[in-house]
Amino acid sequence: MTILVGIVGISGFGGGEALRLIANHPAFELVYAAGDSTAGSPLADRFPGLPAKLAHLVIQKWDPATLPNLDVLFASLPTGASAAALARVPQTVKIVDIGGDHRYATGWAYGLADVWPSQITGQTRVANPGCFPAATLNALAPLLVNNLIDPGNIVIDAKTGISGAGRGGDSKFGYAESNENLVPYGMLEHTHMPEIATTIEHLSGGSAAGLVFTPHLVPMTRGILVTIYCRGTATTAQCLSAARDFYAGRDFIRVSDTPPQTKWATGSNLSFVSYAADPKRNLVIAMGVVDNLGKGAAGQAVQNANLMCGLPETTGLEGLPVWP
Ligand SMILES: NC(=O)C1=CN([C@@H]2O[C@H](COP(=O)(O)OP(=O)(O)OC[C@H]3O[C@@H](n4cnc5c(N)ncnc54)[C@H](OP(=O)(O)O)[C@@H]3O)[C@@H](O)[C@H]2O)C=CC1
Ligand SMILES: CC(=O)N[C@@H](CCC(=O)OP(=O)(O)O)C(=O)O
Repeated sequence: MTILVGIVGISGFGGGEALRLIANHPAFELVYAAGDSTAGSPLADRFPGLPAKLAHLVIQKWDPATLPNLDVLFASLPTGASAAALARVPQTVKIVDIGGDHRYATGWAYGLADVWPSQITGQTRVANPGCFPAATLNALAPLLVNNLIDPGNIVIDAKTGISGAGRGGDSKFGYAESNENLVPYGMLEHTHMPEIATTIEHLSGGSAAGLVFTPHLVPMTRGILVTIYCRGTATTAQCLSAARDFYAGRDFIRVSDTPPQTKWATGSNLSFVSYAADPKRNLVIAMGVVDNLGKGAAGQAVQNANLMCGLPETTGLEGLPVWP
């Protein structure tokens, strides 16, 4: 079976990672590439390492009125720039939106693929979670569904690689200002807080009113580590056991006895979770690691597309992480 796919935003970090995964996907054939300022360039100009069968595909000016015959469209556009155009894509074309415009929007499934795959199977419109929510929610889900932590009192300390900001952006994402520097940002009102809070509430049935989320920019290219401070009296062993039961048979989640490291996930769709708890202090620490471009973006997007198309969710995603 050949599934015809397109990527809009292909020249960006998220779109480029989707290209890398789709180029090696046994069922997906890339037939459409689109963008804005790069329109008119052959893909090889942007990605010199491409195989010959993809090198000459020319990036089109993004216009949903000129789509070729497609089964799946991956949209990796700046948040705020996708909703109006994607509304004009025919319903026969399945869409995975990697950007933030459709998370918990009406008519769109929230694509938390490792936690609720059955809610994604057969869907035609899926909103990929943000990169921080991907790392955070995979770590929290087993604790929340088993009532091991208080959903109203969760503090997330997150670290991200620079590629999380995309190819554009201002000088604070350039080498001179990011190298040997550590920068908190998005204090109190980061755009990912609503989807994190909504999902905590779905999973726990309680209020996430006390949620705190602070991301930090770290001088590395890829990777996210979240350290999440929660209130609860479970032991470390109980948390690990709950996660192993919750994710039994799930291919992309690794439950680790030791704190995970960002390099464990680099270049993969893996998500690492771990826990450290002290009942005497009413303290549960959950940890999560993903590659922001893997599980945090294109990896989970391909996993969602596999589920939408009725393929095994691991198709094209079996590659090991890059080490070192
Ligand atoms: N980077 C990451 O780790 C993650 C990113 N995301 C989200 O994914 C989306 C893309 O992010 P990212 O790849 O990092 O961003 P980039 O800045 O790297 O890429 C943006 C892409 O969008 C295209 N684009 C911008 N405006 C338009 C337009 N009006 N019409 C058509 N194409 C347009 C650009 O095309 P051109 O170059 O041709 O102008 C480029 O390909 C964002 O919503 C981001 O928040 C989500 C999870 C993780
Ligand atoms: C380092 C950096 O700036 N990271 C981005 C995360 C990218 C992302 O996932 O944002 P969307 O919700 O738009 O998809 C940020 O914190 O906004």
